[in-house]
Amino acid sequence: QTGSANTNPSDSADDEYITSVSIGTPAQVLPLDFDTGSSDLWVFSSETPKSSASGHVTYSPSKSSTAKKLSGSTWSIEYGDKSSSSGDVYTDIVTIGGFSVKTQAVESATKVSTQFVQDTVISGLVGLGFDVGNQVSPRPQKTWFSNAASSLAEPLFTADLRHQETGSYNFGFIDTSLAKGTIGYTPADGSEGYWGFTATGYSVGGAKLNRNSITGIADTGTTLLLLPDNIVDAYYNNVESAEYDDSQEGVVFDCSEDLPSFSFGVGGQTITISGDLLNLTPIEEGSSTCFGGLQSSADIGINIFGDVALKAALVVFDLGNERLGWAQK
Ligand SMILES: Cc1c(C=O)c(-c2nnc3c4c(C[n+]5cc6c(C)n(C)c(C)c6c(Cl)n5)n(C)c(C)c4cnn23)c(C)n1C
Repeated sequence: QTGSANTNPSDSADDEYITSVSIGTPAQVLPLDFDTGSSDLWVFSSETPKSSASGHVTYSPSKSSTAKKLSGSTWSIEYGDKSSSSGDVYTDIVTIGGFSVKTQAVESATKVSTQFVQDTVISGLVGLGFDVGNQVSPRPQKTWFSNAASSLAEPLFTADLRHQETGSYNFGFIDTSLAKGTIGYTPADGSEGYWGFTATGYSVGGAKLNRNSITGIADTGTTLLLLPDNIVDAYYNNVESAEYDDSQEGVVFDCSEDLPSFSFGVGGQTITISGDLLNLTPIEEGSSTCFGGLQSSADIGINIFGDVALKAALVVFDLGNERLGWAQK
């Protein structure tokens, strides 16, 4: 058995990616953000304060004949951008790309932070990290993929995120036609709940890869590529107008700049992110100053290969073999 779901960038900056998910009987379809950097499936619901839920599609467990309250269970989560949400828990049928998990923990939000209230294009997140990262108490719950894995043809899924066009999440199979290059594999460390791995080096503008280990995570829920200062500086030294902008909290440059590409080594392959993928967006509508897709991870304490990096590749999240596969797209 397999599943295949289309995913679309939410806005002109590819800030996040939206995938439709069916919950309950009859199906209630919600637009959700698939996040390999977390492990909770949570949704705006009939229990979310009306003022917070306005503009969002919501899940109503009372309208689903297959919903069951997971009594006594609660959840609370905070994300890297300090956004947060919390609530209680139901189980229900959750179908993604035609594949159904019969008894999936669906975390219903009774509280959501401002960032989520304002982000009306999504109604919640589907965590695709490791179960150890789940935030339900007293008994942590499994992710949708973990519940699905034993019934899928292969215990893996792939992410094919694209710049300003439709991509896909495939479950249980690898569509190698989505990739240009060979898929190179490297061990994945799931101990922290993330898909952790080590890249073997980097280069700017097609130069020879210099060898230095970069340990980080493959995170579909993070917009940017967040790496150590020495690498960020080495990159922007090639961009004439680049400067750190305090108000933007990141490196900005003239939108007219012809940005160099950025490459990293992983699993014996070299993944090259083209310059135009590294120019994320004007800092505001109509501005001629643009915000970089590569930024510093110094304040975070972890390197994050977010959507800017994932867009250059077909990425295989292989739970069965605890490994990550990367192929140039
Ligand atoms: C340690 C870390 C992160 C780790 O993940 C991180 C980050 N980076 N993108 C996102 C997130 C997103 C993706 N996301 C990013 C957006 C940006 C940059 N902008 C301007 C908008 C309007 C966005 C939206 Cl709607 N959505 N979402 C939906 C959530 C819940 C995120 C949480 N953190 N996050 C940041 C900013 N930092 C410091």
